[in-house]
Amino acid sequence: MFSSPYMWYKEKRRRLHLATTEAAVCGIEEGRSERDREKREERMALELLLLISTAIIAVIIFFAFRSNGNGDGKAYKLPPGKMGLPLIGQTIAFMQPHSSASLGDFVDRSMAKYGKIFRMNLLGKPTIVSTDPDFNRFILQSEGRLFENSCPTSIAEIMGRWSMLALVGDIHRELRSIAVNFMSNVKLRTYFLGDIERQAVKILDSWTENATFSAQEAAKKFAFGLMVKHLMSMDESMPETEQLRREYHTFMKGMASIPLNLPGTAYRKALQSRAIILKIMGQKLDERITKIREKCEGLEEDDLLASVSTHPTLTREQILDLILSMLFAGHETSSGAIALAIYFLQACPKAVRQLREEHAEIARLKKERGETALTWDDYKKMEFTHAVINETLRLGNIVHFLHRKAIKDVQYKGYDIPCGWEVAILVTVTKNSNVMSFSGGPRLCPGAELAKLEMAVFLHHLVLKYDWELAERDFPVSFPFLGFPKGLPIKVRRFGGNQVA
Ligand code: HEM
Repeated sequence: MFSSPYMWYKEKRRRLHLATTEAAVCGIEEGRSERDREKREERMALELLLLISTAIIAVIIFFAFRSNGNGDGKAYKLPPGKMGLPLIGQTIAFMQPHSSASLGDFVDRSMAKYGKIFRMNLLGKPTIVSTDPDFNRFILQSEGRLFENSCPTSIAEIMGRWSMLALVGDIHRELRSIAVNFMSNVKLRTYFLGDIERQAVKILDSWTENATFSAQEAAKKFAFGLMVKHLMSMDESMPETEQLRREYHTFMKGMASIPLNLPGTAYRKALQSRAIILKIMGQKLDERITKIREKCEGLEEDDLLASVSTHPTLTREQILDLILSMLFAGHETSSGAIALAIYFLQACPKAVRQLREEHAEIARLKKERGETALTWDDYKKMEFTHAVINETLRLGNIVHFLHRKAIKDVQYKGYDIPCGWEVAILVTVTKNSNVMSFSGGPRLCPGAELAKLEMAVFLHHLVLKYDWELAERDFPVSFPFLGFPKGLPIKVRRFGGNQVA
């Protein structure tokens, strides 16, 4: 058949080539139709997805429209504004961090467009934003009658469902009376004052001259130390105090994050930290209960945990949530206020001089009387200091806004606030900010006097011991909590080598 082995080899290669080519062509054809099918399926899936998403969006818009207050047949005259995207609305724009001395771009723009009262969608809920001081006061005074406290679900989840900051009604009143009693004027004089001074001196004496350090951290350490001491008799010598501080730090990061309970998120970590914090507090509570049962001597009767551990109606869960909310409320705010005072004063040498004169005079008179520790009378004499504190609170805007909810249809200045709508009160805007920095009405901050006492005593020792300056430019920022992006780095110089303890 073949004239030579070479011809046989050539023919075999030709056939092989043909076969491969045919197979390849068929393969391509098959592959092509396979891909076409896949593409068709992809297209169908995409169309289906589009259809479902459109349906979902339509449902959301429908419900959002209904919840605008028009769905129940009533014709409300709502304040002007836009509801924005479904679910998130304008939350991101509203929550943008901004200088604490301002209201933020979003609110400024909305006010310019709509006036002092406008509507928006905040955290997925129809919300009236009030930047009207009279309306703000009216809302706060009407707590329980027309409006009531409304805590975002994510904050309530992290702070605990029994947190005072989230509660309303009888249980809130009961817990609040415990807080008010814990920080009564008598307790401030007899119990807090001495300790505040000891802790302030300790922190200030630890400052190293010419070194750069975070004034915000120092203020936090001071306020945290004070709170854990008075809430649970914990101090720095105890290993669990450091653990509590670490966990609290993670807890706070989660409070300020997007509330996504997914692995690795700051929110999930905060919930885990909350569990550890409650465990530590729970152990402290058990210690109190055992001591009370065994009628031990030396029971720290004045710490809050001991005084509530025998409460006839409070559950364990309620006690622990109370202690956690007190730690949060009493530590973040007053440390922010002290950091703000340090910040504002460094820019105003005249005020520092006047402060120093006031405190040097108090210290001189004490020396003459042979006294060392500050007394309540000394505190009352700090007139200029009180003006500095009030101005710091007015300018600093520690708490930017408060959440409330209308529990009845309310009319105000020709507008309707439908029952069930949220209200965001911007406490930052007010005619007399000193009152509004601590809120107003039945939920007025029960720690206001304690915070002022902490600030006054800290300032007394600060101005007598140090001059200070910013080591780097920094400024106070709002949202979600007040803070200095760089931690307020300062450098200190011992004032005239003079130490007044
Ligand atoms: C400069 C420091 C402080 C500022 C600016 C401040 C401000 C506020 C504000 C605006 C509220 C919200 C009230 C409302 O919802 O209407 C509040 C509540 C509260 N604050 Fe303060 N606070 C400060 C210090 C403290 C301190 C030192 C404590 C001590 C533990 C404390 C304990 C509380 C508690 C327990 C509540 C909840 C009151 C309630 O729900 O009835 N605060 N504070």
